[in-house]
Amino acid sequence: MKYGIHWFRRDLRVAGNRALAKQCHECEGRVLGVFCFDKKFLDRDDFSINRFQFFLEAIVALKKELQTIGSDLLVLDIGPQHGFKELFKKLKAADISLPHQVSWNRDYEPFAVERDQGAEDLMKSYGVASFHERDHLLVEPHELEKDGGGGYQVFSPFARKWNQLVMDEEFNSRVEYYKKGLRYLDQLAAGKADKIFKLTWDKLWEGESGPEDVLNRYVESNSRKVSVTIPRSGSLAALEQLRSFRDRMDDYGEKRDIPSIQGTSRLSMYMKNGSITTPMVMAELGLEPFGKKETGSDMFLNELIWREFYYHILARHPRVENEPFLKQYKDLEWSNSKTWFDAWKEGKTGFPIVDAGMRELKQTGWMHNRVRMIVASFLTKDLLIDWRWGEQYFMETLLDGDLAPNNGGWQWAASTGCDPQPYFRIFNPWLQGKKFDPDGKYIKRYVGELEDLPAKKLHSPINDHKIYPKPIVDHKKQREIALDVYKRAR
Ligand SMILES: Cc1cc2nc3c(=O)[nH]c(=O)nc-3n(C[C@H](O)[C@H](O)[C@H](O)COP(=O)(O)OP(=O)(O)OC[C@H]3O[C@@H](n4cnc5c(N)ncnc54)[C@H](O)[C@@H]3O)c2cc1C
Repeated sequence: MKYGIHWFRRDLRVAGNRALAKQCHECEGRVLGVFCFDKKFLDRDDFSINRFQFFLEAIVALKKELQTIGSDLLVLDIGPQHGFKELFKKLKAADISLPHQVSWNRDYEPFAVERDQGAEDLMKSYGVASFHERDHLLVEPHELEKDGGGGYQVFSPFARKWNQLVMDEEFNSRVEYYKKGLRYLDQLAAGKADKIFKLTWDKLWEGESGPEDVLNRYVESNSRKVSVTIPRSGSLAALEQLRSFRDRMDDYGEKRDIPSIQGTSRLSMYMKNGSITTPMVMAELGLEPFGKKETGSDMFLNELIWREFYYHILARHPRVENEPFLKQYKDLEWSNSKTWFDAWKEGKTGFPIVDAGMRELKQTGWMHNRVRMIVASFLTKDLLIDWRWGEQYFMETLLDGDLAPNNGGWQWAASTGCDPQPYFRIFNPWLQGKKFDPDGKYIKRYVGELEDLPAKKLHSPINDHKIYPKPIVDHKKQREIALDVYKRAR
């Protein structure tokens, strides 16, 4: 019997899943899903229990969805190399044929690129065909180059070229493709999705025992350690989130920098898991390339292009995972005070807007983009702490923690990255607070001990509070020191 396996990774959805759809067509609906928990990934220093829970719940939703439409997902407690070997061994022992082909969707992180090359070699060694498809990026790194070749290192010309490409029929049809996926999701939500698949793992094993499915075990043990409220996960939740943003999109330009309100889409954590993707978002919202950044939708699309930009940078320059994009900052003289770092993590720096952001992160697993920029600038420029410390802490705590945009955001703030904030532009945390949280609503939501203070007192040093700490540094002095340190490194 000809059947296929789709190996899910960060493409946790059925709607608009190109590799899965291709398999479904070629194997006439006989396609099964596999997910492998890779110990190498789970043992990373920046592993986050909270983000993992959100991820696990997306897998639970996916498994349920696959069962509803006639397939199933097998979740293995072992990396793909050993996982597939084990699976193939058991299939052979049960005298069941190996799959006709195994598919997956492309990933661009250095770890993933190496893993996927290994998987391709493994499939070859078993005589099993394999293929992969484009997934969460609309334009892949190899598709967008400067006229003379090579990738862009500045965002504006990158974005121009990206827009130009997306006007092209071929790229535009990619967005169109996802409309079908969105219609399918509507049917699924209404309980009317067709049984598009025709094979389950139980049916394949025909009474023989296959490998143990560990999903429930993982969910149970991880959920006991979670420290924030986990939002609803999965494609249907992502679509709901997207649609709730549609009505607010016109105001995006005006409201996206105000952390006390929901002015942004809050889609990032769904995009991280592939519950929804950039082209799906564009298809649903009807986003058009080459807007003049005047409307909310133009500005929103611009942010999605930033996301693609950082993926292209990571794919073309994998070294940025561990070192500054701008090599002159390789030996920058960081102070790296552990005491200051702890105060920053705990939200006890004495700078209310910074502390509110860090407490929002700890309490909810999320932080507003404007505040991410403020706390990152504060850590790297005011405290002169290595951006990699901040980057890792964000990965340990963010529900949307994602290597490419996180690394890009940190290196932007630290002025070490590709097209970063110039080193001499140092955010003044007092002015930032005053500008973006003038009435202190956001600050007071997370820094409860400042609740009774009048708003105007929140944007200058508070030296006489019983509980709230005095500022741990003097911004003006630290600014001068930072300028000096950066100048010396240049
Ligand atoms: C220091 C720092 C660390 C960051 N770490 C991450 C991270 O780990 N994961 C992550 O997804 N984003 C990260 N960002 C980018 C940005 O803060 C988040 O994507 C955004 O806050 C998510 O909220 P949203 O979905 O409501 O965004 P919206 O404003 O609604 O934007 C829509 C989408 O565009 C993308 N996007 C928005 N802003 C950026 C940006 N500056 N760079 C790249 N993509 C962007 C995201 O996918 C986002 O979901 C970081 C930014 C900074 C400054």
